[in-house]
Amino acid sequence: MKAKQTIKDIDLNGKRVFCRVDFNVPMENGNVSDDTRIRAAIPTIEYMAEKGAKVILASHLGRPKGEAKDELRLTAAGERLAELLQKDVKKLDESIGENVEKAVAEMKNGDILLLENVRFHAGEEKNDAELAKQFATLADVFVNDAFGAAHRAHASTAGIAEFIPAVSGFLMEKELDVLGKALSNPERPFTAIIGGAKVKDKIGVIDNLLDNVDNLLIGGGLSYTFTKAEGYETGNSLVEEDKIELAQSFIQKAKEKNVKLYLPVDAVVADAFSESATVKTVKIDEIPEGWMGLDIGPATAEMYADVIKNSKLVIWNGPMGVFEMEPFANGTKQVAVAMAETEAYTVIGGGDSAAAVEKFDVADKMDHVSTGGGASLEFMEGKELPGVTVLQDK
Ligand SMILES: Nc1ncnc2c1ncn2[C@@H]1O[C@H](COP(=O)(O)OP(=O)(O)O)[C@@H](O)[C@H]1O
Ligand SMILES: O=C(OP(=O)(O)O)[C@H](O)COP(=O)(O)O
Repeated sequence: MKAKQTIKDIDLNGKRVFCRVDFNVPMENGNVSDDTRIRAAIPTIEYMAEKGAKVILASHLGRPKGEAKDELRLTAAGERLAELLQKDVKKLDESIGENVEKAVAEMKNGDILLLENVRFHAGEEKNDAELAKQFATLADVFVNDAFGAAHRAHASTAGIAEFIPAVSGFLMEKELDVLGKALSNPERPFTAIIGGAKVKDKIGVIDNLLDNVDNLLIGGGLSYTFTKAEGYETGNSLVEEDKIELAQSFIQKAKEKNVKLYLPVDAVVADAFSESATVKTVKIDEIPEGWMGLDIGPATAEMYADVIKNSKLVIWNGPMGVFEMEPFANGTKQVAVAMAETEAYTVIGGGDSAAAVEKFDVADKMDHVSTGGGASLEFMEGKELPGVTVLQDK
C-alpha cells in the first residue's frame, strides 16, 4: 500500500476541516465509560487547532439505523473531549443543514465543533452521494482519523472524499504504520495469537497470517474447530462444522510453509456455560461428552507464554477463553502477562482483547493497542480499507 498524505502535508491555516473520528465509545447510563478512542484522536485535533484550522468533527455512535436516538447522541463524548482538551468544544444536535452551516460560518481559526451522530441519517451507511456532498460543502478538506471505522465505506468515511481533498490524521497514520510494518517487514520470530469466538470472521485472517508468521498460536472458541479437524472429540465446545475442512487445510498449509502451528494440549472444561458450572482441566483428547472447553489449560498457557517470550514481534487478537468469567480467565491472563513481560514488540487488536489487557492491568505494557477491531482484522487479512483507499497518496 502506498503511503497516504497526512495533515502534515497540507496547509491548515484558516481551512475548514471535516475530520472523521471514531468516537464510537462504550457508554453507561449516558456517560462515556471508556474514553480510549477519544484520547487517541487528541493529537490530531490539537495539531489542527494549533495550525489554525477550523476543526469540524464527525463520528458515529452505535447503530441507530438512520434515525435520531437520544441515547446515541454525541453530547457526552463532546463533553469528555472538552475536558481532555481543556478547551471549548461546541456540540451541535445536527450534522447537516442550515444550523450547521451557520455554526461553521461563525467559526474562528482554532475552534472545534462536534457534529451530531452521522448515522442519524440513513444515507451515512449507504454511502449516499447526496449526504456525502452535504458534508463536503461544510469544509475545504477531509481528514480521516477514524481507523476503527476505516473498513466501512460510508458517506463520512469514504464518500466525502469524492468532493474535497482527503488526507489522514495521526491516529490513522500510526495504526496503518504499526500494523503495516508488522505484516510487511516483521521482526522474527513473528508470532500471531488468534482466539475469541468469532470463528467465521477470523478464519480468513489465518490464511493470510500463515504466509507471514513463524508461529501461530490458536486459542479461545476458535481452537475447537482445529482440534476437531485433528480428529479429537470436542463435546459441546464451540465448533464451526462447515469450517473444519478449512481448518484442516490450514494445518496442512502450516506444515508446507514451515510455520509452527500451536493448538491447545489441554483445556478447562465445564458442564455448562456459567460461572457456577462444574469445572475441570483435561487433556485435549479427553473432553467428555456434554462438556465444553471454555479456556486453554495450564500446560497450553505455559507453552504459549514460552513462545511469546521467545518472539520479537507478537500480534494478538481474541481472548484464550471466556475471560469475563473467573473460572475461565486464567489462560487469557497468562498470555496477557507473557505479552507484558516479553521483549518482543506487542500489538493488540480487537475490542475484547483490548478489554482483557485492561482487566489484567497490563494495557500500558503493550507497544500498540489498536483502536480498531474489525478494521485491524480486515487490514491484517490484506483487504483494502475504503476509508484509507480514498486518501491521497504521498
Ligand atoms: N472457548 C470459548 N468458548 C466460547 N466463547 C469464548 C471462548 N473463548 C473465548 N470466548 C469469548 O470470545 C469473546 C471474544 O471474541 P471476539 O469477539 O472474537 O474477540 P475480539 O473482540 O478480541 O476480536 C469473549 O467474549 C470470550 O468470552
Ligand atoms: O467499534 C467499531 O468496530 P469494532 O468493534 O470492530 O472495533 C467501529 O466504530 C465500527 O463500528 P461498526 O461495526 O458499527 O461499523
